[in-house]
Amino acid sequence: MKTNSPNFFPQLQNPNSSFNCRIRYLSPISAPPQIPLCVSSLTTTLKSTATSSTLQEICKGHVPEHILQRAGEIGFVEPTDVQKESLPFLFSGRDCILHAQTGSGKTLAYLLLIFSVISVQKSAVQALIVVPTRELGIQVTKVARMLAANPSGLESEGRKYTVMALLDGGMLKRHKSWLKAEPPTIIVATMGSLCLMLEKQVFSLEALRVLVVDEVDFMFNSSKQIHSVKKLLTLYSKFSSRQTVFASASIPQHNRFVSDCIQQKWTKRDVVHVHVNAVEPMPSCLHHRVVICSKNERLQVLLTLLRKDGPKCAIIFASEQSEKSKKAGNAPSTTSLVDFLIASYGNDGSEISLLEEDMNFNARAAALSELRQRGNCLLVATDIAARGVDLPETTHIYNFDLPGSAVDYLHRAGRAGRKPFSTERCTVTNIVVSVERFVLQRFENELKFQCEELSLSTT
Ligand SMILES: Nc1ncnc2c1ncn2[C@@H]1O[C@H](COP(=O)(O)OP(=O)(O)OP(=O)(O)O)[C@@H](O)[C@H]1O
Repeated sequence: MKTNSPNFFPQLQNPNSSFNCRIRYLSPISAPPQIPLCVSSLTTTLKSTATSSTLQEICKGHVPEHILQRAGEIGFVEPTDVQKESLPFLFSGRDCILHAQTGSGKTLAYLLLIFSVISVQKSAVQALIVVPTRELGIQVTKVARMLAANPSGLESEGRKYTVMALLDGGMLKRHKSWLKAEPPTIIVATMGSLCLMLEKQVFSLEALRVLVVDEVDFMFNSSKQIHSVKKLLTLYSKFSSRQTVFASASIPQHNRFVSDCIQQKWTKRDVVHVHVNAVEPMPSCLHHRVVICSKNERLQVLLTLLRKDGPKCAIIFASEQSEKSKKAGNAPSTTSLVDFLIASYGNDGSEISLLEEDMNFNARAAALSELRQRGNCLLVATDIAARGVDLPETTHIYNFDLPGSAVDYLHRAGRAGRKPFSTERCTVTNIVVSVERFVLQRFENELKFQCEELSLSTT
């Protein structure tokens, strides 16, 4: 998302405010009568007024016991801030916009809502989660299936929750017969595959209790997807028992977005914008650094940094290859980066992986699952890995090429610092040439962070 708006993160205008969570009732229904019938912003600040309950206590009476038992077995015991603040609204049936830092647990928040409203007795698609990439879809499906599995020691009685991953690059023929034979309770879908199934009327939205649009700003900013997303939301707005949830760590111009949601009926009028850590768009455990060097020193600088940092798990972001460079027959910078690292860093280069758009879906899935299995990982990636991908062991991010916008910076950086209750310091290092320093400065201004300037001897 490219923006030059100076008030890109308006909530940062009062950085010394004590807000650590803002619940905004942005519609006349929930705002006091004297507020005019327009979208109003009545901000009630919660200085984490929610008592320090556990996830079990917050979800009791809403989420089935065996799901809560599974959540406990997986390690979900203490609620994160966004879960603490959003779950009471979600369980009350309110549409919610979950606006909270990367790695803050938005996925679990909407999955717990879904398990609180769907019924295994009903043979129909009752929850739909829309994601922008296949990688994020695989990840959300995995968490949903982990929660739906039988708790240890309990045998499965009768029907079970079924979760279908309807993702680009999948075998749609098989999905079609599955949908016709025994509709899954939950579908996790990318827009392309979802539209195909809806056009063929292979399943309907009639029984849908919850629709989630994850990385919502990305979907609304994608020229390829925005039309289908809006069509889906308009179609869904016709159903009375609907509940819509949007989630993202970045919602630029969020007041405008929320008022559009109400005006366009993408959400109900009493939608709640749960905005956690409004004055700190990125996790505080991230430490940002910058090295200024010449273009042909960059590879050596990266190598020196990797040798100094010795990261167990790191992601090195490079730009996608331009059409011009493809036409000129050049190798993408990701490939030359991987070749350089295999030749000069680590042992036999086995710990170095690549993830980029041009790879086929299976190669992309294999790269991610390999990373999850291996302890140490050095992933060279384009922005396909910047949204939602969850590799909790990642402690170092290197921007070998700067991202295109502050939003992209926020999501790349957010691939580190993903252990909600850990204070482990993670670093985000930017390798720039001098003329790019002002671009990074602009990101620092918009996201209110400061880079430590490193001077490195690359000898
Ligand atoms: N209550 C919890 N207790 C412990 N770990 C949690 C809890 N909730 C989520 N996590 C873990 O935190 C990590 C980040 O969660 P998740 O991917 O849902 O974050 P997110 O807010 O969706 O991030 P992003 O905006 O980057 O998509 C995951 O590894 C998840 O398993």
